[in-house]
Amino acid sequence: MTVMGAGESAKYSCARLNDICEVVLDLDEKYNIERKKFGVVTPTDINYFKSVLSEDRVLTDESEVMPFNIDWIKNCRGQSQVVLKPKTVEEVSQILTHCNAKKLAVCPQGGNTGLVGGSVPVFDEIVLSLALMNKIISLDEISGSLVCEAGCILENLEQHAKEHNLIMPLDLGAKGTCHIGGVNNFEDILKLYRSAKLSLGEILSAFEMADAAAIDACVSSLKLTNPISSYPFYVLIETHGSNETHDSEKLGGFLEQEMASGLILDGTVSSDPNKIHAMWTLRESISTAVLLDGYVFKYDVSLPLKDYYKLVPKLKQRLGPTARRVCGYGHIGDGNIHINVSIPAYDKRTLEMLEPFIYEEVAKLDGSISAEHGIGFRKPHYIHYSKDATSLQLMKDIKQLMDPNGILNPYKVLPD
Ligand SMILES: O=C(O)CC[C@@H](O)C(=O)O
Ligand SMILES: [Zn+2]
Repeated sequence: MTVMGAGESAKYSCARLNDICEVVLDLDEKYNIERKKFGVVTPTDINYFKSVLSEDRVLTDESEVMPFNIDWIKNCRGQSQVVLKPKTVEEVSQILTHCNAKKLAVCPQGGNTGLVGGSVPVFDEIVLSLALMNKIISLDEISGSLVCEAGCILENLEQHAKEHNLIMPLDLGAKGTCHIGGVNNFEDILKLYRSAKLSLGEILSAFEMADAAAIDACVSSLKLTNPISSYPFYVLIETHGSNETHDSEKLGGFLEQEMASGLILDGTVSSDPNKIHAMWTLRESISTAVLLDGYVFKYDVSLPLKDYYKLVPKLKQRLGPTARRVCGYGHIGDGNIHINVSIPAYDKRTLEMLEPFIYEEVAKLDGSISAEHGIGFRKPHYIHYSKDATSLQLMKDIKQLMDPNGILNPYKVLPD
């Protein structure tokens, strides 16, 4: 079964966003940073790349290069003039040897679905697109190990694993039985989570939450259907064990118990793939739906569960009417919350109200400033809120060892 993943929602949102989002700010303009002293690509370099790759895998035409310069949420735009599309490790190696000798900076790019500006160039770094490195090399059915190239997309891996009666452990699409419910306050969600872990144990495969503002974005902007009435908070609970009848009986029993206890006020449950798909689409479309408000500041932080939702009301209060929407949603099971703040159009004053405030608050609560989206371009200067000087030095030493000229994805992850 396929559930809308990041790639699919990206395609969908780009079509919609093209209509509403004319302004993408260049990264140096937005963040006021200076280009480092890397080499500049010359016609000789281009000829060399064409000799390594076939001509059609060296893109220099502005319109062809542009999509590789802009991230899918249209938050960041780099200024690269060359995209290279290797097909083999040997080709990558030849390109990087050349770039290293000439000190040409390189931005490796996968699906370009990143949310922190890590996947697009900042200045004129060469984009090394891994899109054509999409071969599955081997699958050991006994150990369950799959070896694949770096540009494989999850959906294809999922399909391949399925043909061998296996699933991807990162599988976002294998759904068993799914429930979406309305729960009154955040404390109830935590009680429900504890209870779900106790009652459902090993078959609990997802426990997601979204607040009313997040679901409202899907309903009002994307016209998706919310299968239950309006509540301040929603949870999506999914079970995925080896015996479907047993799993749905177990989930059914749990839901009955928690509806009687009042922790769940309303809900719908299904094992029908189409209905499950609709439930996940609602949850996984929030990210895209909020983008249609205008400009979105996206935060991806992890917090101790007792404090998981604390920042959302705090930010609402801090921003007042400046914000069009402040919403929180995410993966309770992982302790990750996505806080999205939307405003009609990009505005530096709002950015200054949000940062570093939000990271200071996360640090006070003993959380991490990056949960699952990474540090990318947007967070290196805040990494010290979550990592101490020793850890940072170790990370810098490893980077120095592997990339002594610092040509790989400069301006990202580690602060200068
Ligand atoms: O856009 C976001 O902030 C979160 C995206 C994604 O990680 C999700 O869980 O929906
Ligand atoms: Zn997420």
